[in-house]
Amino acid sequence: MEAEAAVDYLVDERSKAQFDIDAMKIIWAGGKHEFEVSDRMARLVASDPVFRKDNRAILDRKELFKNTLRKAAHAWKRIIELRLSEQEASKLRFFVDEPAYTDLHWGMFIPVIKGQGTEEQRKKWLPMAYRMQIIGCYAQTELGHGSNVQGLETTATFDPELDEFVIHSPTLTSSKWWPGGLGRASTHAVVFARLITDGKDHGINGFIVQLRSLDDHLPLPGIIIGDIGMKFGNGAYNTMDNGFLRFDHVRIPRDQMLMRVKQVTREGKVVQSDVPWQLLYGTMVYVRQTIVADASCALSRAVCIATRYSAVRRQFGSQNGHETQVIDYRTQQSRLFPLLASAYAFRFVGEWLKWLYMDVTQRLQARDFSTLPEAHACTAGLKSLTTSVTADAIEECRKLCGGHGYLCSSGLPELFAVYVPACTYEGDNIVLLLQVARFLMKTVSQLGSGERPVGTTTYLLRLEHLLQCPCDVQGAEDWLKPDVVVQLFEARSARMTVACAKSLSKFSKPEDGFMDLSADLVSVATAHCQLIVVSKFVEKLQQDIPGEGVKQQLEALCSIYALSLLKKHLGDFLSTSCITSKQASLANDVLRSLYSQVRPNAIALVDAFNYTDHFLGSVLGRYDGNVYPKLYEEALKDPLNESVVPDGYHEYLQPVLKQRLRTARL
Ligand SMILES: CCCCCCCC/C=C\CCCCCCCCCC(=O)SCCNC(=O)CCNC(=O)[C@H](O)C(C)(C)COP(=O)(O)OP(=O)(O)OC[C@H]1O[C@@H](n2cnc3c(N)ncnc32)[C@H](O)[C@@H]1OP(=O)(O)O
Ligand SMILES: Cc1cc2nc3c(=O)[nH]c(=O)nc-3n(C[C@H](O)[C@H](O)[C@H](O)COP(=O)(O)OP(=O)(O)OC[C@H]3O[C@@H](n4cnc5c(N)ncnc54)[C@H](O)[C@@H]3O)c2cc1C
Repeated sequence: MEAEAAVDYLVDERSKAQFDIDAMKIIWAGGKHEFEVSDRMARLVASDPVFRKDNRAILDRKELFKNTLRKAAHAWKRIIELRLSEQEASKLRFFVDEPAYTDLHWGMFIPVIKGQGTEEQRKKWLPMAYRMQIIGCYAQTELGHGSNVQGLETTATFDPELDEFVIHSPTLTSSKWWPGGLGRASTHAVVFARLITDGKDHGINGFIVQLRSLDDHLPLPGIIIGDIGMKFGNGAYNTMDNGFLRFDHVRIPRDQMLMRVKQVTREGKVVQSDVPWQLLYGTMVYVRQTIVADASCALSRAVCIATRYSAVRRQFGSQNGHETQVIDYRTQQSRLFPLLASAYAFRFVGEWLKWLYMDVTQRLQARDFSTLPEAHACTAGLKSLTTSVTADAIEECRKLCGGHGYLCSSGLPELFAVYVPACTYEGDNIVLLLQVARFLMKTVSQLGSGERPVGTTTYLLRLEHLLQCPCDVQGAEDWLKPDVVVQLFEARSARMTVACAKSLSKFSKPEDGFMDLSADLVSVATAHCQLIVVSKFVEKLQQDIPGEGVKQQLEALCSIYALSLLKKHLGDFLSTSCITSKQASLANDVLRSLYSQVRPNAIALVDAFNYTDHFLGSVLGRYDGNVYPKLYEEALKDPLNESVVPDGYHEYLQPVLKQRLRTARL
């Protein structure tokens, strides 16, 4: 009985949708072709028993890791058998949904060789890597240094006699520590080390180093290697073999130094090519961009679970003879709908960032380096913003699901445990925001010198206007005007940037100012990044959006995204006199009415993500809403329920119970 009622809730919900959901699915996927590929790969994975993942939380580490190896090998087999394209293969790996050494092989090892290798090096190494005849990882971080890349201690000393580099770990803290895929799977690594020639330190560079034998997988001489141990959560990121690595005078040929940025000649002379040295950090820029695109996936997944469950769950009150669906509580809406809006906002900013990255890559090939600083600032800032929001949002979605959200079968604990290191890897989020702030301070300081801000900082050209323009909101409906909202976010960011630049100018040494004002600088960078997300959402809506009612839904979500940020950061907007308290109160009224507009469409808006039940991995987020019987089913699968009387009863429970009996008689 209850099960049928639960199913009915979602059928009814779906019938209320006021837009063309198929058209929305295509918008979300990024095009018809992308939708078709994604849909096909999701189904392929969901229907293959090798890719089952409901047992991850109960497998011990060794079984878990072996299972990951099995899945990765099976995925590779299917990719070859079905002759999948690069796009299809990467979607397939995405839907397999298990962090694995292959992420680092395809996501960092191959890109670093592509980006920092010479033509010859690419020709030699990439075909082997593409065929997976070698497996590689990205070994940059050390026990003692992660954020401070210039502080790395591993050395690569040139020996001109033998035309080789000697790779060495001189201290405990110089051990490589964290690289994914290093611990057990990789045969090779790109190792970042200090380049030393003729006793002189030339800074950091990448070197291709073989770690394990291609015959028996044993570590090569001079290589000390292993896994760094269990990480946060059961299952979760423990499918990944993050590793440690020490070198004891390991020799590699000179041509295994990646030489696009710097070269070492046969005589040991270091030649700096004309590309900016920052290209050594280029792989991080690439991965940060993919992490932004990925944030909308993790966020939408959590939101999909919380939204469907909020429609199924009833608590208190009365609606046509039933208790109230928790999604109808205003408090639930005000916590959930901004996250739904953020998922769409991050999707569109991720699309744009992909374009920006492609653009900068093409320019670099044509030796135009002018947009590199902006690309660095955008990828760093948006990586930071989107991962921090997503990690917090997954936890908020868990709370939105009440007690059942805490069960592993809700899918949310594992999603959180897997996702939360995204705030740290590929650049700690605070460290990255400080890079954005540095870029903004530099941009503002150069305004007077004729240097024109580009791309996302173009608004700073209108600085004079933005520093004093009043907010154009007279009535509530004005808050729905995109140009009013964008200008407001520009004004907030410009005013905070200028205030910080003024404070900085009071320090005789800029580094002291940066240290002292770093918390304010982080707020400035956040304001700038939020402006980027708002404006890219607005730009998306200026494009042709086909499908009945689709544009209206996206407009509502865009307004919710911007106005909920305004509410959250009201202190910024009021203290910079960007708005009045009356305008803030009108914004709050508008938000409430936007929530009412989204409410009947909420289920369809999460259905548009087109996630299979396999991918969601959540009893609470099931497409059919059949939550309660399935919660029982999952509970009964737990190993604790395998016997009626638990293991340990005779040793530990019975004696206690008996003893209590005797005490009671006394
Ligand atoms: C239940 C299952 C659920 C599944 C859910 C799915 C989840 C999966 C998610 C995602 C999939 C992706 C998989 C990812 C796997 C994990 C991979 C992790 C890998 C790593 O972590 S690799 C290591 C990364 N390490 C870092 O990021 C280190 C961070 N530090 C730095 O980047 C730098 O050291 C620094 C930038 C902080 C400072 O460097 P420094 O040399 O000291 O430079 P500065 O003096 O600050 O700046 C000098 C100058 O250079 C400019 N600049 C700095 N960086 C760059 C750059 N990258 N590009 C261009 N320019 C750069 C800087 O602005 C300065 O310019 P200026 O002189 O001011 O003009
Ligand atoms: C799951 C996972 C996977 C990883 N995979 C890889 C990999 O494949 N390859 C690889 O090379 N590395 C990898 N890493 C390492 C990762 O890139 C680093 O951990 C990350 O860059 C952060 O550096 P850190 O650990 O040195 O942090 P720290 O810099 O030590 O950070 C500690 C604290 O200090 C603060 N802090 C540091 N510097 C500053 C500053 N200048 N101003 C203000 N505050 C500051 C930070 O905000 C943070 O709160 C991985 C890490 C994790 C967790």
